[in-house]
Amino acid sequence: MSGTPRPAADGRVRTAPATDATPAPAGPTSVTTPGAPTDATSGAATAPGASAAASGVPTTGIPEGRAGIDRLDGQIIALIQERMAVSAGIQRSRLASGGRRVDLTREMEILGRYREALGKPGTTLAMTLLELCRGRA
Ligand SMILES: C=C(O[C@@H]1C=C(C(=O)O)C=C[C@H]1O)C(=O)O
Repeated sequence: MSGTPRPAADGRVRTAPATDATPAPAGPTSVTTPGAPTDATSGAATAPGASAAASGVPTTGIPEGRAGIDRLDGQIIALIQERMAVSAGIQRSRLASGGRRVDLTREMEILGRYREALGKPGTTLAMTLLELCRGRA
């Protein structure tokens, strides 16, 4: 991973530039978001309702949970749009130098990453992302 964590324009903190192709480590990752509740002892960001799994007692109501989901969905959509723009730039460069729009070896690498992290639905999700980013093969 390169670079120092830095706040993005929207207040999110990234540990690497969006163009960094380094795969994220497998397993659960924590994303710090504005307004997210933090663990009282460590100060680490926790997902809404995360303590429910540990204690069996829900700590987040449905409206609060849904507000969290809506916020996350907004971030996911913004990230997908950012991914589309970065992907389009790569494709334009390749086409301008006489290459093809699609690189299947690279796409297999991406499908493998999503499958490893999320299982079979991860493959479906990655295929949808690739379709959004370069159209149908
Ligand atoms: C962006 C690229 O071009 C295309 C789009 C890809 C993507 O959106 O991830 C991956 C491979 C290519 O088919 C690339 O080669 O990296």
